[in-house]
Amino acid sequence: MKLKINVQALRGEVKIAGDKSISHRSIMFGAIAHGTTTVHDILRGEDVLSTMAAFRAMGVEIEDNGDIVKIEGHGFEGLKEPKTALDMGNSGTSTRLISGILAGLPFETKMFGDDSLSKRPMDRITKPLRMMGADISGQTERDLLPLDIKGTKGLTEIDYKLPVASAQVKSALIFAALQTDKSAVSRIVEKEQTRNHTEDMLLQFGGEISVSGKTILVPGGQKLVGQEVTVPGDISSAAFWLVAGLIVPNSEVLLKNVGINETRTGILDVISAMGGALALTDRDDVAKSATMIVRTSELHGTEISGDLIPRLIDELPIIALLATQAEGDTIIRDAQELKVKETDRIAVVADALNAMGADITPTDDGMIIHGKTALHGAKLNTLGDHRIGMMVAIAALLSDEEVELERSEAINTSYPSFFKDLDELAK
Ligand SMILES: O=C(O)C1=C[C@@H](OP(=O)(O)O)[C@@H](O)[C@H](O)C1
Ligand SMILES: C=C(OP(=O)(O)O)C(=O)O
Repeated sequence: MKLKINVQALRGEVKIAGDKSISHRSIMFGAIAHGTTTVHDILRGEDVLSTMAAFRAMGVEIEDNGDIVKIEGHGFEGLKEPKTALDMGNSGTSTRLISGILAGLPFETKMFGDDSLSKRPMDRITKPLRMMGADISGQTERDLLPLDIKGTKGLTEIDYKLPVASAQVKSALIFAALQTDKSAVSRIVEKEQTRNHTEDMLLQFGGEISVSGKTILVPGGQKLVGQEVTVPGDISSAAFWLVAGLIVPNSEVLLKNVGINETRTGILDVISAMGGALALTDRDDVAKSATMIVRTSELHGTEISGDLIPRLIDELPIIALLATQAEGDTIIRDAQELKVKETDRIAVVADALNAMGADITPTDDGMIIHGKTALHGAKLNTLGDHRIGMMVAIAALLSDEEVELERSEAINTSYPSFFKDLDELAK
């Protein structure tokens, strides 16, 4: 498609759609709990639809009336062997978290995904899940999809230090640990603290978990009870408007219902370090959401590294664009995990923005962005990566030449109403 270019200003407000990570987990917890779970404001992006389809294939009743999603859970023991292989689409979160659930179920399940997901390493979950007793086989030494998981009722507890900072691995192990014996306690130690939605939701569903720094203890034999869940807006989606509002001239954008869980708000720290005009109002510490207002700003470069990285990992593509519009260098380090997302987001971000006139040097664990550069037209491809697509669409707003984006439908993975929201803001 041809993208919107040469935009004079972004003005108005957007109600941010539901958080993808929390939406996935609301379905998963609803399915393994006992009783009815009601979910408000769920994200109906393709990744979350993959999670819903997987549980329906395992016999879970999930009703979506377009407003509320209702899940009838009958505990882990209520899940049935799917008749066909599960299609996980593009979703790493669905694949890895559901593997942790399947590890403790006494049947065999096959999982496959699209081209992008089929290149992403699953050994980070298969290794520890095998240590707990699951019988799993995948392709090549990295255990790529398709995966074949033979679960067992006899999962044993694990004492495991994560070799990567990953909420998906942590969550898979928490789901498996819940299914071990009542007297067992699993100990999971994070490399860096990552998003804690699984821990929060486990407590909300009446479960037990203790977290002290990077150490997590999970007792086995837990019985969860269905709940009412309201999903806050996704800060990873809001990030595109935060950046757009800062870099498009004459802009003022108000974002409602943005999730502010502190394990996710690294982008706010970066905007503040770069000198961006951003204000938070209507902070609701129970719903963990707030309203955000951004205005066009003069920005300067910064350094992004260490324990900040997991708090903004999915925002790094759009932060790279932000940095192209800041004076001086922005250095991103310790972000090698970007290489195993929907694309190699170090190489693909640098290639796409450089093709539009940016000056970015990719490195082994991040990139150096030399600002400030004007952006011009180009012909680009999402390569199936939704966040690359949205980053290019925001970059195009600054170009006065045509920008063409192939495979733009990838954006439906996490943000189906992205172009509608853009049309409403662009002046
Ligand atoms: O747990 C989650 O919901 C997610 C964890 C992160 O992945 P990793 O666990 O691979 O870092 C993130 O990139 C992904 O978009 C969602
Ligand atoms: C990496 C992402 O998602 P997933 O790992 O679930 O595919 C993402 O949404 O940027």
